[in-house]
Amino acid sequence: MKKKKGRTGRRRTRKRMEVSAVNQSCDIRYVQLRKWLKNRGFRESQLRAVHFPDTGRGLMTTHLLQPGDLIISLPESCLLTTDTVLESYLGNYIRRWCPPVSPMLALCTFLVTERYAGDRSLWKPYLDVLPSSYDCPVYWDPEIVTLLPEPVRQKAEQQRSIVQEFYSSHVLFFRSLQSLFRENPESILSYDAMRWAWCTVNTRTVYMKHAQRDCFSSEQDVYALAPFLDLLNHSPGVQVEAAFNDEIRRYEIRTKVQYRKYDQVFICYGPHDNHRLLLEYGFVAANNPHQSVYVTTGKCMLGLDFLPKKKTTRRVDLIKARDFKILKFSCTHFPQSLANAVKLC
Ligand SMILES: C[S@@+](CC[C@H](N)C(=O)[O-])C[C@H]1O[C@@H](n2cnc3c(N)ncnc32)[C@H](O)[C@@H]1O
Repeated sequence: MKKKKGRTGRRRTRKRMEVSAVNQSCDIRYVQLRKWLKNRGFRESQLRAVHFPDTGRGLMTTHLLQPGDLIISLPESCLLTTDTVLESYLGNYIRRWCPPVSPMLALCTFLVTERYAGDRSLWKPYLDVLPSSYDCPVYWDPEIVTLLPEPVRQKAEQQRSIVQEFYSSHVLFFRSLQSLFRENPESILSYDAMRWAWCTVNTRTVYMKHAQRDCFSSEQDVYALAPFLDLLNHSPGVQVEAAFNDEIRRYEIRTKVQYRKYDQVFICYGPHDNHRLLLEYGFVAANNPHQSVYVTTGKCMLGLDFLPKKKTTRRVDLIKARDFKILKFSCTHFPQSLANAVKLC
C-alpha cells in the first residue's frame, strides 16, 4: 500500500513544484504588458505570470489571499469588446455592412487586423502575449479527431465545420475592407487567421453582456477580452465571484477560497465535464467532479434489458419519447446497476 505523506513530505513536494514553475514576469513581453495596463488605469497587482509544470502558463499570487479578497480588478479601458471595435477604423465598415455582422465576427476581424498592424497596434502588448495557436480540436489533424470516442468526435467535427463556415460565409465582408490594406484582404483575413481569432475569443473571453445594437446581428453580445486576467487557469474545484462592476466600471474577480503565497490562482470556467473542456478549451482537468459518462442510446437500451423491467419501463419510455441519441450521466450519479449492465453489452 502507498504510504501517505506527512506534513514535511507535503511541504517538500510543494517546494519541488515551486522550483519547477518558471516565473515569466521579467520577460520583456510581460513587462510591456504591465506598463500598458498601468497606462490604462490598472493598479499594480500581486499576480505574476508563471509557467507551471502541470497547467502551463498561469498566474501566481505573491501574497496570501483570503476568501472574499479581490484577485484582480481590471478597468473598462483595458477590456477589448465590440465597443472597442466600433470605435476603431472598422466601425464604419461594420455599420454599413448588410446583413449585420455578428459580435463574434467583429471581434475576430479586429483581432486579426490589429495583429497584422504589428507595432502600429494600440493593443500590441496584449497581442504579443496571446498564444500563436490553440489545442482545441479545430487545430487537430482530421485523423486525430477520428480517434476520439463517439459523442466527443461528433462535436469536434461540428466545431471544425462551424469555424469553416464562420470563415467562408464572411469572405465578402473581408473583401469590403480592401481600402484598409495594401494587400488583398483575404490574404490577411485568411482561414488560419480567423481560426486563431475564433479560438482566442472562444477560450479567453469573460462574460460581459452588451445591449443589442442595430449594427450587429441578433446573436448575443457577451464577450470581453480581458488582458492579463485571461492568464488565469481553470480549476473545477474553486469558487469565485466574477462580474463587471457597473458602478466603478471595472471587471472584478473575488476568490471564495484561500491561496497561500506563491500558489497558482485559479478561476472556474463553469461546471464543465472533460469533454466540454477538451472541445472548448483544449485541455482536460484532473479529478474533475463534473466528469460525465456518455452512453449511446442503443447501448443504454441493451443495458436496461438486463435490469428488472419494473425499474426500467419509465426510463425506457422517456428515452424513446425524447428520441435521445446519446445519454449523459454524471459520474457521481451513474447507476452502478446500469454500469454493470452496459459493461455486459
Ligand atoms: C483563459 S486561458 C488561461 C491562460 C492560458 N494558460 C495561457 O497561457 O494563456 C485558457 C486556456 O488555458 C489553458 N488552461 C486553463 N486551465 C487549465 C488547466 N487547469 N490545465 C491545463 N490547461 C489549462 C487551456 O489551454 C485554455 O484554453
